[in-house]
Amino acid sequence: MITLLLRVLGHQHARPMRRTLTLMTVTAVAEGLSYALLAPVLRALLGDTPGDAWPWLGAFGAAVAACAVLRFLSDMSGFRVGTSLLRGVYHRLGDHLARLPLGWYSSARVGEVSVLAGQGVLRAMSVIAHLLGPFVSAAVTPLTVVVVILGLNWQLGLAVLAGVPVVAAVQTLAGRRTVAEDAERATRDREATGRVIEYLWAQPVLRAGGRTAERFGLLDDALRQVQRASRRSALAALPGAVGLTLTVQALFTAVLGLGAYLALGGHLGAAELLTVLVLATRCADPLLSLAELGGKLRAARGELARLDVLLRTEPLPQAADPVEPAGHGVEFDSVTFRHGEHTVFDGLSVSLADGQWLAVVGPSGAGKSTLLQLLARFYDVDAGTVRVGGVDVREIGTETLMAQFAIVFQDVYLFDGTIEDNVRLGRPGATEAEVRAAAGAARLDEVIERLPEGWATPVGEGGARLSGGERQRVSIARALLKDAPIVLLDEVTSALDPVSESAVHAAVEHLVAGRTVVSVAHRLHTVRRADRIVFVDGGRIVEEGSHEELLRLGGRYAGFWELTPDPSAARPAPDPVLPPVR
Ligand SMILES: Nc1ncnc2c1ncn2[C@@H]1O[C@H](COP(=O)(O)OP(=O)(O)OP(=O)(O)O)[C@@H](O)[C@H]1O
Repeated sequence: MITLLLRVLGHQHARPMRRTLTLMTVTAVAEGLSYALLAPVLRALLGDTPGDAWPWLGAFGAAVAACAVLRFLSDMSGFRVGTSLLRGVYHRLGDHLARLPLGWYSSARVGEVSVLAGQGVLRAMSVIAHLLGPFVSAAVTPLTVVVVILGLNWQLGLAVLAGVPVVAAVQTLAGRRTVAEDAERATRDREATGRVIEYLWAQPVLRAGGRTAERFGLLDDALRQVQRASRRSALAALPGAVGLTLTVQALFTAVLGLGAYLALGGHLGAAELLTVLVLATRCADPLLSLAELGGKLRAARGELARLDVLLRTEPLPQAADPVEPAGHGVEFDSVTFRHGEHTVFDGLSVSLADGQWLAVVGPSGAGKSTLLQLLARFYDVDAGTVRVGGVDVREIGTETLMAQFAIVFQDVYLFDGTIEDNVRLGRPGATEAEVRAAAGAARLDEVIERLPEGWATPVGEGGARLSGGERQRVSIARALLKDAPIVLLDEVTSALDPVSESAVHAAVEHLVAGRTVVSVAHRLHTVRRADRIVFVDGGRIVEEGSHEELLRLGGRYAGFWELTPDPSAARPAPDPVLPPVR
């Protein structure tokens, strides 16, 4: 457990952990030894000169006070180490998550990590702050008491010593019995948490589709599973807890019987017998608490193991000597890429010169978005090479690579801050004038004028207080402010109404001007002025050329074009195509 804890926390925390453990052990030993002073107290009290008990009583009181101070210090140390490790583990987790490839962040993972970062880390860290002290006490104090009893009477000492492996065996068996049920309960807990989050997030869809009751049924099922798993885990723990109680009581009775036998035979004084019985009682309480503590420690261990797995997930390898890209052209050279068993690209090659516009079209699931993700190194390719500025993206430092791209996706995520905060994210050091200019070019100024709090309007979590088109404009203003040389656009306007679409197109015009652009679009009228269009299907490029060339070819692209509604028919405004202004 301690090894796992140190692996998760980092070995730099080994020293304060060791110090705290030592302090806890010293406290537990001192508490055990302090009971030895009961023997002279009782001997004096039951002897001919009871007044002799005073100095021993004083010593006993001093020992109790010293133990209380030690207990306070060790509890404080555990608490301090626990809270500082909590901060440390959050930093470690944060640093690690920041290095994991963006492709790793599926929605299931996000749910899992949020549960782990919330409850999981707290539960794992409670080991040091709240569980380790009582556990050390429950294990070490009885062992010290056994040594004290051995010093008082070897026969009774041996009898108690013989009980140690019995208690340890019962405790271990009880632990083993519950491992599977504890793990099952933790899994069901996580599933139910995921269902609760899904149920809350999906309310608009569920209500619109009249499916609220059906999805609530699934959530209800998950909660019932948690209930069942909790019952099973409690039932599995019951025999162990009862077994431990019976064992401890049987041992106590045996010690009592043996003590009475020795006392009656004249081999043990009444004071020693009383002391041994008091000591045996002091042993029993911590031993009985072992069952409950063991269960909590096992639960914390499960969380630690999950944290360990997460922290051991390999980030994408970083180049030892990062290379600077020379220019802003992009190239896919015989790229093969798989999502699990599914081959998305199989030897795909295409290149784009600096300042050109490549449009990627193809049926749903052909891999258009994946192409953009490979450029920004959300994933590494399985074979072949993706180059930016003539350099393999794996050879470029992460920050340098990300600085090359302004990315605008269909699903825009805004942070829970003001509009200005969200635009500034593109370039935090930008001047006021630069931020205003980016907003103007993105047609965000029109939106800001309408809002009562203007730039200081809070956008809500994920940008929930803005419409889809408004969020897009914030995202484009952010990208404009970033002023990156390569623009990646993914289905930017496919979900917008015609008015928003037209405004976003105008904004995108500014964004793509003079830059290398790779864009994905379903609506072909938005890409017909691209320098090159590739039609992707079956993991390969099946057609390639300009809009006119592909129409003349009369192939797949031409077929798609036939099905594309004419945007000018939908509204009287001029054709809102997306011409790169160069
Ligand atoms: N994280 C993932 N794990 C497993 N498979 C994935 C993942 N992301 C995408 N895929 C699969 O990879 C393939 C390509 O997906 P991609 O999103 O790139 O397609 P697309 O052409 O952009 O589709 P659409 O036009 O519908 O958005 C699809 O078959 C998809 O199911």
